[in-house]
Amino acid sequence: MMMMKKKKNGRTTASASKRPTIETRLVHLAGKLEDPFDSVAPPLYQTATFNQPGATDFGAYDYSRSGNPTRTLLENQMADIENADGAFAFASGMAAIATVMRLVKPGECVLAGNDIYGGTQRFLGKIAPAKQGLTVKHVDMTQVEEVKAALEEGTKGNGQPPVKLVLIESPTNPRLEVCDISAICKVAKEYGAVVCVDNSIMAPIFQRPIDLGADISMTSATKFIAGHSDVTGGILSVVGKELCEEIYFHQNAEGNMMSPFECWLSLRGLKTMALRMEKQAQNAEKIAIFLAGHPLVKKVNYAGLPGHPNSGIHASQASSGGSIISFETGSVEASRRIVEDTKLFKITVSFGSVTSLISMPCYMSHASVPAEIRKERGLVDDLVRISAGIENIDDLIGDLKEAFAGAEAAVGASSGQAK
Ligand SMILES: Cc1ncc(COP(=O)(O)O)c(C=O)c1O
Ligand SMILES: N[C@@H](CCSC[C@H](N)C(=O)O)C(=O)O
Repeated sequence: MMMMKKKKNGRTTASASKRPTIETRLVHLAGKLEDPFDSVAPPLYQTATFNQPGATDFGAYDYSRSGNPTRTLLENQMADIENADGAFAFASGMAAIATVMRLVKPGECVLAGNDIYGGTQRFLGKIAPAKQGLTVKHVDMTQVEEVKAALEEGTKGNGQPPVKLVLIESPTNPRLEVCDISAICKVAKEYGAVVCVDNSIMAPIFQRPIDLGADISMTSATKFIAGHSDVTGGILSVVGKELCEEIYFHQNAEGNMMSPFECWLSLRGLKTMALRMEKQAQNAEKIAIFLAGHPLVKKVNYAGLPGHPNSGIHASQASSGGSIISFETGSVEASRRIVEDTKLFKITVSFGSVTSLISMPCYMSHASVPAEIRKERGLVDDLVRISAGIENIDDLIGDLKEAFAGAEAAVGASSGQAK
């Protein structure tokens, strides 16, 4: 059933009474600002301060750290697509994660996985314990029983601190491990722990953690939201008034919010996010199939491959395998040759850009994870990570074929083989 919406200029437009899909909602901004000119592109309020109605009256906005209309638009848009009660935009994904860590008090415990982004590991290893007095425990998050056991341990009164926060990545960076988000949320709730899902690899287009029971969904806006490698930012979409208030308090008190221009670029990025991600995922699937059939490749990690150990769980909680793949060759030299010989895949950290990217996590995004921890967790130096862009797939596969041929000629096909 269509309803007619009256516009200021007297013309009428059709609006569906049923809530439109995310793709449509991303193109039509969720919340409009009062705008005398009704601009189609959102206005950029590049200002630090706002004139106040009076000395004792703040007005809607007083200072951009506390709030900015362009940021409000982005935050409302993110809350809308994630079905959250509120969303908060930060200067980076790490600033968003650091804010989540503020929810935990000294003496309490944070539970995280074994395969996680290097920057998160750095925070959990070097800041949370030494500077915030938190206990950090790592478990294999793909095993719900391990999560449950760690939560139980904190209730026994045997000196083990209670788990206040469960930090999930799924799929993980860089090995694309998949955790059962609903099952972990369910068990965490039984123990009164808050669950934050770092959803940077799926973004709310392919996976919506709040719908799966999470309290907080975190996305690095640096990746798919902006999508063009030109923004650093992070979003927390949050459930519950109390939690929203606590997150907002820290955003304002600590001043780690996203700047107006980055918010504006993110809003622009959001409009094409679904389109970009679909194309990137289509490309990634074909790249994963190519890699899985190549003799130089020992192991492929891609959440969309039927051979992925948790492909069933992934399919039940996400609508696509996404566009991030990683693989092992068994030889650092072979991997280095492949990474350096590709021409269309840029050697860079980060992912989610329209441009295809390639990296060696142990030397790049995960270089800050101590070598002994990487070894203990089986994170091998020859791991290569690919972020598929929107280029023509034949060009991408052609480029990879050439790079693989070069690597094969240089080191021999012996490094991989054993599938
Ligand atoms: C999974 C994951 N979470 C969080 C972050 C942090 O995001 P940012 O670089 O925007 O701080 C990154 C990358 O940096 C990431 O890959
Ligand atoms: N030098 C940076 C590395 C950033 S890695 C960014 C991204 N999350 C990725 O996984 O590629 C640092 O030290 O944080």
